[in-house]
Amino acid sequence: MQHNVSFHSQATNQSGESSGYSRLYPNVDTQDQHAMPQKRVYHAEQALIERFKETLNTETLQATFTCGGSLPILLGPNRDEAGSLTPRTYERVQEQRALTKGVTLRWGMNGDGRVLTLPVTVKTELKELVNACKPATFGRGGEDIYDQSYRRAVAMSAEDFMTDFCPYEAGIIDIVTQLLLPSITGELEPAPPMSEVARKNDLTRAQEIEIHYCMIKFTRQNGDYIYSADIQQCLAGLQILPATTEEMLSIMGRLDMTGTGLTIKADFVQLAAQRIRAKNAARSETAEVGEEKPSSANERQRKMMSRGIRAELYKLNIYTGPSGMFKAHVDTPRSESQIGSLVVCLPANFEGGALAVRHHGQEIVHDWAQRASGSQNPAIKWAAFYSDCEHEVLEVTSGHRITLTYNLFLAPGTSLLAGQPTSLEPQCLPLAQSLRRMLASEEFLPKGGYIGIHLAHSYPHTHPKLHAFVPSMLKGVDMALYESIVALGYKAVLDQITGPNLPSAEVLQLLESKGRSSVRHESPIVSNLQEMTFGDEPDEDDENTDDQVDDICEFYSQYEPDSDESESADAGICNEKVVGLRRRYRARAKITWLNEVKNKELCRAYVAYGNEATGATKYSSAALLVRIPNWVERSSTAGSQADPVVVWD
Ligand SMILES: O=C(O)CCC(=O)C(=O)O
Ligand SMILES: [Fe+2]
Repeated sequence: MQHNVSFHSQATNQSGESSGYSRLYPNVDTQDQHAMPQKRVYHAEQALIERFKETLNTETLQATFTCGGSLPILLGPNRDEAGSLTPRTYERVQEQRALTKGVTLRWGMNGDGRVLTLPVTVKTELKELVNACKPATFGRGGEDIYDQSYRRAVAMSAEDFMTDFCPYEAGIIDIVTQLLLPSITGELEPAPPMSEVARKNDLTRAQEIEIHYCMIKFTRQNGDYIYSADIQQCLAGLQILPATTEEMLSIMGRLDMTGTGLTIKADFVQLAAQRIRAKNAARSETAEVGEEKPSSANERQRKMMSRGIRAELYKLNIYTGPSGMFKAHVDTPRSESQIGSLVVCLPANFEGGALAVRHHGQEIVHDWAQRASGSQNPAIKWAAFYSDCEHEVLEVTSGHRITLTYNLFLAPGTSLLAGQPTSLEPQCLPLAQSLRRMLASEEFLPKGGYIGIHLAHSYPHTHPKLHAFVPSMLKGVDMALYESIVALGYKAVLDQITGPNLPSAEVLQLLESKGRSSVRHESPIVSNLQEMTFGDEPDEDDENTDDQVDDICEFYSQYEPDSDESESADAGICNEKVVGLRRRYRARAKITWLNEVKNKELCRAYVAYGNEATGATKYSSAALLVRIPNWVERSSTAGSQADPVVVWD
């Protein structure tokens, strides 16, 4: 592919780091002279957190948030008598995608159709197209409004015109899919070598991990042995439980011949491998397509692995110089699965009108000006970006800047359609490994607690309907984080963070409500995202600094009713709202935050301006809050061992 493509991630010199000791530990008195041994623990813990933050930050900063490219147009193609491209030219255009043909637009009512091919030879030809467009509106405060001081452009809706330009045919969608939906496989760390037992038993690495995972989760361990009494539960976890009690007894008898109550782990792996093989063979012989659904975790992983993009033509826009522009805004998501926008700039002469795309304080400018003098090399230019990126069309100083905009939606990718099994092994994600290292240390949260990680991107997580889809909309580093936590199996809640960095009031209860998921394939992450009425929220403009928030938390902690009884006594004197707010401040103080909110300013930009008005959709930030068991629990309970995967025979 000879496309001229560029892609842009966060610059690596952006700091985003170093929230400082007291911010991470609002409750730790660093002046306390009597707490020396404790202090050492905290310092070691801090070092662990810094290491994890570094991994998280690297992944965030490396994440591509916009990409763009250019397709030169073949001028003066050879045409046959009927005006069609000659076979040779057609081949050249189709096979070498670096070259493309001009773009034809058709519009107008029946009997009054118009046709225009860009680039035009006579400037006045564009006039008709401009006149057929309507003044371009945009959304503000829930209404579609026309305000030339914010957007000066004309537009035509997709249903009012047709074009022969196709971003799939031009190869753009392939590029965008690869750059904005990176496949996790490519980011995996090298897999640890497969064990002897697995090799002998012809197990895939994923199957071997599954067996080890279940052994850790469902059986008590004793060196090279597991307790025979736990075998039945482990086979159930692996979904290879025999149908009859007799068969189960015979298995246990074979594994524990001497009746010690212990079974050698390697023997169990061998048995599990045989049963998995037999089950798969039986399934492939008898199963009708779709007879047995893959487990939900596998299914979800497969979807993650095989995400594709569908582009839907949205509008044609014309920004005319002088003074055509569209000030900073974030596009309104049009459905639960919208992930971004694609802008295609058609070949026409104009100056100015660069498209600036911003994310986390970084700005990438796609400058597509095509001056009249440069019209010997007309080209189609394009840029794609995630929906939460603020963007702006700078002033067009002369000419007509004509763009097609497309909404980009998540769609099943090719491997999903082909039913390929996934090779995703989230246990191997760099983030998961880094998390595991941190959790493996006795120095990290020895008494247990909660960690909070703000997602790098914004999602429509407060929308009445869209919030339910956020987990499947996760982008880039957020998806890696989610997968890492699922892989580790700790209880986590996907929560909305509002106002001065406050989680929901009920988040700690949610985190405590159930222990680890008892079903292997059930995601341990609960979504607490829901429709929200922002009126009741602490004012986002209420610029509480972190220090002020810490003061508030400290203030509340003086009265801190640690038990629910005292809280209900409180409720007698405080109204519900204050109690709720207090619980949120208290939850905030108990959470060790591993990074800072990334996208607060985007919420504001969105509330004020979108490219289309909607009443209820609003970008805000979301975070993953994870319950970390205390060290004793972490090291003793099977499922939360620090390194469940690296227990190779
Ligand atoms: O025309 C462009 O470059 C971008 C237009 C845009 O941002 C929009 O229509 O929302
Ligand atoms: Fe936009």
